[in-house]
Amino acid sequence: MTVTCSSCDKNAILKRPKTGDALCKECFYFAFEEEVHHTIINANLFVKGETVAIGASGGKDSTVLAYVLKVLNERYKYGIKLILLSIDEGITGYRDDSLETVKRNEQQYEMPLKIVSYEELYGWTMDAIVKQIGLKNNCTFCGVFRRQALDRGAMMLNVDRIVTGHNADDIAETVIMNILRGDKARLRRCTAITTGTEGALPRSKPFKYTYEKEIVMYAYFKKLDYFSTECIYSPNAYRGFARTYIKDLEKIRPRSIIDIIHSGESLSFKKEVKMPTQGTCTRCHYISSNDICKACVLLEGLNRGLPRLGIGKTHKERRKVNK
Ligand SMILES: Nc1ncnc2c1ncn2[C@@H]1O[C@H](COP(=O)(O)OP(=O)(O)OP(=O)(O)O)[C@@H](O)[C@H]1O
Repeated sequence: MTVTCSSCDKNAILKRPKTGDALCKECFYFAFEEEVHHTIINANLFVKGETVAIGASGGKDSTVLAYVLKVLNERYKYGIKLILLSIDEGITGYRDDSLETVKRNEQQYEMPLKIVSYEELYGWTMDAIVKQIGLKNNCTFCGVFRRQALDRGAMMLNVDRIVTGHNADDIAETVIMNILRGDKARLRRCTAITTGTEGALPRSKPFKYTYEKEIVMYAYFKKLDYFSTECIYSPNAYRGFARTYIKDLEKIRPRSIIDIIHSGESLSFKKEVKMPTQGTCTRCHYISSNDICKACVLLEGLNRGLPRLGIGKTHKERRKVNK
């Protein structure tokens, strides 16, 4: 049985995961792009004349982000300059391959590309870190270093803002994880579309309300060139549980993803709840809510042959670094 597109009179070829609407390809592209455009406009994400670095991993999210931002920048004349910024974590058989995809995207989308490596910034590749610490806590090192590496790369490029491909599923997972951990500081900021407005470089998520399933569909129908292998070092069990939970909820009720984000946005905190204040690290001078930032603590642990230094309780680990 053929189903007619709910926006025009062509045959529908897909059912939108977010809304359940039956759509033809063209109407799906348009709906997808318009929603991202509305997110950008409602949050005033870009200022004319800005240079924006896209955190480009070669994966589906950031590849679709680069493509869609190019389309919207031309269609709606945002007047921004887009640059691809990739962090090479030094993971043989994974990041080296995905960076080849980003190099092709550089040509396909006519955007300049800058690659910054952990090796040049920290003197360590993830391959070397995993050799020293094993698989268990390696995501902590990778996440902390990547966050800072994106800032450092963006500052080298002198850009005004970073955007990443974090999508609605990622944000809903983070809300759930922060609730389960009782992490009030992160819970308060994890639904913000832009962070880093106090001193650091602003970092925005234009796909905040975009479902992962729709990003995959968009990439698939548009035949975009992206890298789809999972990281070889990434057990990240805790996020994995949150992810499975969200996917199960989505099967029963697709709105759950957006509802979790809206719930996170609506939370308010009592005045007595203490929040960390942003400052700068006394060692590397990048943003930190402590005297010494987490990246410096982790790095010192690696360099002193005490890789667990940065893994335990925050106050204990910092005391050891200060010795
Ligand atoms: N090595 C990297 N270099 C530059 N940006 C990165 C890198 N890794 C992640 N990012 C940015 O952070 C976002 C979220 O990263 P995450 O590791 O959750 O990957 P993901 O959800 O699989 O996204 P993607 O499909 O883009 O790889 C990415 O969309 C990208 O914008």
